[in-house]
Formats: sequence, structure tokens, C-alpha cells
Amino acid sequence: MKISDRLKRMSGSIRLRTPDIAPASVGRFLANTAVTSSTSGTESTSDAAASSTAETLDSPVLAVERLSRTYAGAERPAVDDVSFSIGRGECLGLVGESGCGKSTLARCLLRIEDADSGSIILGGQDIARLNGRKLRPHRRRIQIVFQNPTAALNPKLKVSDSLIDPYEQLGQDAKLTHFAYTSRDAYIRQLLEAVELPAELASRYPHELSGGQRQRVTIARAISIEPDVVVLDEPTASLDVISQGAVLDLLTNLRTSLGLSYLFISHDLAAVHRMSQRIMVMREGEIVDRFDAGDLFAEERHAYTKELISIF
Ligand SMILES: Nc1ncnc2c1ncn2[C@@H]1O[C@H](COP(=O)(O)OP(=O)(O)OP(=O)(O)O)[C@@H](O)[C@H]1O
Repeated sequence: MKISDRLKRMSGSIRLRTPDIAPASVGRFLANTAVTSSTSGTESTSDAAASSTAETLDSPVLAVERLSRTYAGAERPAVDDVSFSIGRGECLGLVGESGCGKSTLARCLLRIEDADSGSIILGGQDIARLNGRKLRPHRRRIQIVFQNPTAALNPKLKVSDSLIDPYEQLGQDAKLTHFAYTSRDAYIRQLLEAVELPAELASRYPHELSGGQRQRVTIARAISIEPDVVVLDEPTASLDVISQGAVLDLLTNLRTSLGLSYLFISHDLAAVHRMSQRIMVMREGEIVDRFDAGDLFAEERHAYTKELISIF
């Protein structure tokens, strides 16, 4: 079988529904939003628009310019002169093998770590060197979903308390357009509904949820304050293959319905190909290839991209 067929088959093989979640309540949630939704697995109008405008991003929601980060004592930079931009409603994929610098890049974007040089333009402002009170209003604009939801959620907090936390910390001054804060309970219900979880889960602790449900809670937290950009750092790596497909479908539906932009980070080329309109390939801290997702199998791909394809 040709490699391209194998990859397409792998992309399709994780297009499954998980049984441990509430039935498609996201449909009801999406019906309440102003933006057109897509059905999972098919490219929506907004996907096509994002794709066609991707290379001419006049006003990207995130523009990263020449970002570098070298850890003390390291022989080479973990992130080496990386530049890219993401358009509104677009999913930009970032693929590369373990240790190439994907998570370091993510942490720099979130300002969990400081880059040594370069800029991170978010909402028209370079946040790379802002700190304290000056950085605070910009934190709402970029959120992250980590690989391990168990580590990301405070085990001592009920789901409801975890979900309300970003709003209480960062969101109260924000103008929410999709979620309405009429009361704490109503807001939490909307968030759970958006990620297709039953309202009863609000009173549970993280250890009383499945792995897939826990990851849905971290996704709900990340989108709760309607950020411009969500960095998805291997968001399905800790899940079984059935839950992986369902969570990827959910993420696509949320992107199109809320107009979110994603940086989707993974070592899994099939998942990146399935999720993204454009793809960047990272190796040893550098972006070595970038292309529209539809051009993954084009002859001009970098030798390293072809190597990644051949692994599948
Ligand atoms: N806190 C740290 N201190 C020193 N070196 C680090 C630190 N974090 C990461 N590194 C190094 O930086 C490089 C990039 O690591 P990073 O975790 O960003 O890669 P990755 O592509 O996200 O890997 P994975 O997919 O396995 O998570 C590696 O060589 C790693 O050993």
C-alpha cells in the first residue's frame, strides 16, 4: 500500500466516537452560537476560508517572529529562530519528533518560560517581554491544553471550581460573546455542554472522571474565557485511540463554532494532517518545512518530512 494511502487510512481510523461522553449536546451548544459549525470529518466553509487566506495573513491573531530559546548548558537552542503566524479560525499544525523543541516553543508562547530573543505579537502587542500587570490583560488571549489532564487539573478542586477559575482570574473584564455569565452554575453548565459532558460532572473531583472526560474539562477551561489562540500540546497523547478521535472531532467543532485559532502540536503526523490547514515541521529547534496540509505528499517536501511520512 502506498504511504499516502496508509497515512490517510490512519487519519480515518481514529475518526471514532467515544461511548463515555454525553450524546451530541455540542450540537445544541453550537446551535446557540452565531458562527457556522462544521460536521466532523468534512471541511467547513470556514476551514476553506482559513486555508485560502493562510499564506496572506494580513491581520494574524498570533505572529511569532524569530523566537529563540537556549537552555543553560545546552549545545544548541531548543527553539531556534522560529517564525510563523496563525489566522483567525485557523489550525496550524506543528509536528516533530520527541525533543525537537515543540513544548519549549509552547511554554515560551504562554510566557511560562522566557524566550531569549524574538517577538510574540498577540492582539497587536508584543508580549514577549511584558511582565506582571502589563502581561496580565494579554494572558486571556492565549490558553493551553497539555498532554496530561491529570497533571493539569488540581486534584483537590471539583470540576466546577476548576472550570470557574480562569474566569475569576482573567475573564471578568473580558467581553464574552459565546458563553454568557448570568450565574456561576449557568456558566459552568454551558462549558460542560460545549465539551459534551453532562452537567452532573460539575460536582465530581478529577479522579472520579475518565481520562477522556478529564481532557474535556481541561479543554473547557481553556476555551472558557474565549481566547484568540489555544495551544494544543499533544492533547490526545494520553488517551486511548477511541477517545483520541472523539476529542479531535470536538476540538474541530469548537474551533469552527467559536472562531478559535489553534497551534496543534503533536509528533503524530496523521493527527496533525487531519486537524490542520497548514503544517510546520520542526527538527532540532528549527522549522525545516511548512506547507498547506493538502501538499503533504508533494514532491518538493523536505527530506525530513518525507522521513516522518515513511514512519507511518
Ligand atoms: N527545563 C529544561 N531544562 C533544560 N533543557 C530542557 C528543558 N526542557 C526541555 N529541555 C531540552 O530542550 C529540548 C527540547 O525539549 P522539548 O520538551 O521542548 O521537546 P518536545 O519536542 O516537546 O519533546 P516531547 O515531544 O518529547 O515532549 C530537549 O533537548 C530537552 O532535553
